[in-house]
Amino acid sequence: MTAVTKNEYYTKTVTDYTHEGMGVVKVDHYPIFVPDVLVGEEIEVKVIKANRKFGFGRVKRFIKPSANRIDPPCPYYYQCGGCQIQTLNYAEQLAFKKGTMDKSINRMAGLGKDINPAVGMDEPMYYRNKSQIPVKFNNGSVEMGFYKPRSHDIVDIEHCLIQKEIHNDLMVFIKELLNKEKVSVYDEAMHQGLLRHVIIRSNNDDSEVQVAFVTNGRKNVFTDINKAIIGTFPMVTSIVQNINPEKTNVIFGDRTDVLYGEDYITDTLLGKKFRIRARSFYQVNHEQTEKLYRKALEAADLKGDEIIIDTYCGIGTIGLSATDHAGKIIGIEVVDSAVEDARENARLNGAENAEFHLGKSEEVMKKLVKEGVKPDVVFVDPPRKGCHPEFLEALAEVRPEKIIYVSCNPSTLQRDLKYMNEQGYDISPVTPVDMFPQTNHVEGVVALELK
Ligand SMILES: C[S@@+](CC[C@H](N)C(=O)[O-])C[C@H]1O[C@@H](n2cnc3c(N)ncnc32)[C@H](O)[C@@H]1O
Repeated sequence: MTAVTKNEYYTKTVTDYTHEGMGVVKVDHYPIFVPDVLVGEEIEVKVIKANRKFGFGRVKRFIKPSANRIDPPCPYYYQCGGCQIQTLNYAEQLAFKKGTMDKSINRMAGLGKDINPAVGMDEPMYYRNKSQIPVKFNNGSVEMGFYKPRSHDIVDIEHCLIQKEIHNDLMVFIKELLNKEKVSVYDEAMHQGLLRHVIIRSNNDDSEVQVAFVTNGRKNVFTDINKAIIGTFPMVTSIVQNINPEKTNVIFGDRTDVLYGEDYITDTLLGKKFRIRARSFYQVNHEQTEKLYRKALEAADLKGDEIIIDTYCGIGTIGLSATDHAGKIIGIEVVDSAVEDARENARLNGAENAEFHLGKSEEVMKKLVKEGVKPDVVFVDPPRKGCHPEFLEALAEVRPEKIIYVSCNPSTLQRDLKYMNEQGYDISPVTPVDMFPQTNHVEGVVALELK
């Protein structure tokens, strides 16, 4: 292999994307990863780091730019770590997401399956219904924004193109108030100071908005701030203070106090109502969640009497969307507040055929199998690390006719699909659904059927 070294220049054509959305150029077989370049572009690249098996480069000159290249619409794009692929037009972003899924399913797992085109948004901006905004004190004032790539330094932001407009308005308003009230801000290095994060979450039509202050301690300094928020934003129906005194990257602590209104907001998905509390997971893109769930329900093709297990169920959204077409729904979720929400959501939607179990999927599933529960269909929607091996073993033992797997990480998806394929399941073509436009995150849904 050619010895590539730091500070060398090469002229090359970009042949592929990495999972992170960087372009790949090759010097002989040695890959160099370059951010913000598109497949097909001829570039001059400077090597900035050369490891033994791969390197990193920076583009110095575009010799032949791609027709799919656009100027990033966000002025913070090159500083902020929130978005990674804004230089790709939307058609190219969707092609990148389909390609990433294809590489996982076919190149890594060797499953030899078609990948459907990625389902995109009509307008791929202003979609995030949840903003987790870190707060820092810098140069004499409070900064709020998002982290720089691979760092806990903040880019102070006035307007984010992927969070909903109401979140931008509230973010700027709250920052002004924090400065005016001289609120003590958390210093990560010293593990001192009060306010760590501001979390804003809204329902689809912005008729209910929740503001959560995450603090390093129980002191409530928000009375005047809350009055100002409610006076200007009547759609804020819930303000809570979550206490997280731990030295950790995990945002929420265990305790949440209500400062104003309810401790939840409600939203509607596919005609069902859902109550959501601060610590409960809820999909961040409403339009795409409805498309994703429709695909999942279509793939399940329910007849009306099936026993369904909805694992990693959050507040019960997938299972409860299926209740009108199923005999029984059994949900499993590890976060206590989400299970409480799920039970309340079953009641809100008159779903008497739904029950929810608090616990780890891998443990509850084994217990249910032991008790003789025999599901016809299992919905699986794990976090990025994918399914626990013991959960998959229990699934293979109970052998449901169908498994519908919703995934936010193609690399763990391919691992789990490969295992279930070996256990006797046929894998259908995967459909990527673009839940996170402008970012390198890839979500998908796939059906597994007993051979
Ligand atoms: C990607 S979310 C999906 C939630 C839900 N299906 C939805 O569409 O909103 C994954 C969920 O799995 C839960 N979770 C994480 N690890 C778990 C485990 N070992 N057992 C059960 N639930 C788990 C998380 O709390 C989260 O609610």
